[in-house]
Formats: sequence, structure tokens, C-alpha cells
Amino acid sequence: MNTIGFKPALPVIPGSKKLGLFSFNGGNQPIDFKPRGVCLIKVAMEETQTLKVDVQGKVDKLANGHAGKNHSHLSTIGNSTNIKWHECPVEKTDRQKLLQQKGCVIWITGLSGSGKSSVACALSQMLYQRGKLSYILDGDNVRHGLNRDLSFKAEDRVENIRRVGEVAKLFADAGFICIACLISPYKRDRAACRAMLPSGDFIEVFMDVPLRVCEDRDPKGLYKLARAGKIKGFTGIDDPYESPLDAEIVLQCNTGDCSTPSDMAGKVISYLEEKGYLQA
Ligand SMILES: Nc1ncnc2c1ncn2[C@@H]1O[C@H](COP(=O)(O)OS(=O)(=O)O)[C@@H](OP(=O)(O)O)[C@H]1O
Ligand SMILES: Nc1ncnc2c1ncn2[C@@H]1O[C@H](COP(=O)(O)OP(=O)(O)O)[C@@H](O)[C@H]1O
Repeated sequence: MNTIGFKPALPVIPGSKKLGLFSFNGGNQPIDFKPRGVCLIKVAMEETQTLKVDVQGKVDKLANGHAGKNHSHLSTIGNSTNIKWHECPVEKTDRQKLLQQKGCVIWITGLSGSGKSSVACALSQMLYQRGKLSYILDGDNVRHGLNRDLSFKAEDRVENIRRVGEVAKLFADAGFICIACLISPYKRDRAACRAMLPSGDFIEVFMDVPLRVCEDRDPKGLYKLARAGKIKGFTGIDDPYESPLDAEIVLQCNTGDCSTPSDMAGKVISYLEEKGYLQA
């Protein structure tokens, strides 16, 4: 693929979108394809854009080039053969402008009882109060529906995380601030979810709460059951939890005396503000 620059032949009114006929006239890099005179291209805000051009002269926006999207050709993705990505005129950037925020995924990981759901709820509430749209994908809740066929065996946890990662990606593309809170015990699976999103849009939050604190809380009595051998493969007891080393945000609580979920959520809000996610 070559990259070329192009300038629309008609003026672009700032803040507006158009469909129109444009000729390639602004490329200053060598290209080896033959433009067919005019092409129907959707115009974005900028006067000059970098486009990908394949050998057949088909055009593909670089910005949307993440996993699985092949705009020009039939693809095989997993067991799905002969599939093609369909673009629509309303894109993520348009939805973000509408919502005045940037779509992203806040991925909260930690042991059962570490406070993931509490922080997720507090965060969602604080965002709501600021007029920002979020949606929570809570492991427990998603297992009531979409993932009801999955157990807590290692391979089912992997599939659980993969599915939630994919759903979270869709929410982020819709412009939502998607808050996923799952134990997600394996580093590799969290990394795979991170890789589904454009750089920066996956924000990992580690609930750094030791097992003894979680076990003391034991709101559902599950640790007690696991210690008694009545639940097998319970995370932290007889199933592994791999702590993140590269989380964007670490929320620590070493003793029973922790800061409140709202204070913790406040740190996430500060991060989102600093990184510009709370504006379009
Ligand atoms: N074996 C075992 N191990 C860990 N957790 C268990 C298990 N069995 C049931 N539960 C309950 O399921 C909730 C975790 O679901 P997740 O989907 O977040 O788990 S995972 O990410 O697939 O590991 C978890 O909820 P949270 O306490 O909210 O984390 C538990 O209540
Ligand atoms: N920051 C906190 N300080 C004290 N208790 C907390 C805190 N966050 C959560 N809890 C309590 O700990 C228990 C587990 O919280 P929860 O949010 O359900 O964790 P998780 O979703 O990780 O299982 C609940 O009883 C909750 O009220």
C-alpha cells in the first residue's frame, strides 16, 4: 500500500460533512496507481487527509485500521469466511461530537471483593453528573445473559474476557465510556482486550487489594465456601490471579481502612480529564 495526500476540490465548511466528487490533486509523494479521474469520497473535517491506496486504487482510511477491519476485500476472520467490513457515513468521531466525550474502555480488574463493582458504580454516577454517557459491563451481570454458557474453568474465563472485550470495543466505538469490571485474572487476556482498541483508549484500573482484605469483606460468603472446599477453582484461593504491572491506574487498599469508592472513582475521573476523554 502507498499513502498519498489529497485535497478536496470543493471547500469544506468547518464543522460540516459532505459527500461529493473530488479529484486527487494534492499528492506530493510518489504513487504508483492510476487514479480514475474522479472518485466518490466521503469528506472529513480536515482539508488534507492521508489515505491508504491499494493496488486496485481503492481507498482506505488509516484511522480506522485496527484489528479485523478490511474495507476493500473479502476476509476470513476465525470461522467466518468471505466477510467484508461495511462503512457507514456516521462514524465514531461524529458520535463523539454529539456526546462531547471520547469513547474508551475503563477495564477494572481485581480479586472478588476488591471493590470493582463499587468503583464502577461510583464512576458511572460521577460521569452521569457531569453529563457524560457511560455503561457498565460487570462480570457478574454479563454472566446472567451473554456469558451464561461459561463456567469458571480457565478456558471459559478466557472466552468470558474475550467476549466482554469485544462488546466493550463496540461500546467505545459507539462513543460510550465503557466501564468493564471483571476479575479478568490472566494478563494475556487483558492484553488481548487492550490490543482490540486504538492506543490509549484501553485504561486498565487495578484494584490492588490484598486477598486478606477481600476475604475479610466476603460479602457473598464465597471465600468461606472456597476455603471449605465447596467451591473449586476460586480466584485467589485455588485459582491464579496475575496482577497487572502496567495498569494506567492503581487503586490501593492495604488495610481494612480504605478510601471510599467515590474517592477512588475520582482518581479515574482526573485521569480521563487529563487525557481529554471528557471532551470531543
Ligand atoms: N470460581 C470462582 N472464581 C471467582 N469468582 C467466582 C467464582 N465462582 C463464582 N464467582 C463469582 O463470579 C464473579 C466473577 O465473575 P467474572 O466474570 O468477573 O470472573 S472472570 O473474569 O471470568 O474470572 C465474582 O464476582 P465479583 O466478586 O464481583 O468479582 C464471584 O462472585
Ligand atoms: N473502598 C471500599 N472500602 C470499604 N469497603 C468497600 C470498598 N469498596 C467496596 N467495598 C465493599 O467490599 C465488598 C465488595 O465490593 P464489590 O464492589 O462488590 O467488589 P467486587 O466487585 O470486586 O467483588 C462490598 O461489600 C463493598 O461494600
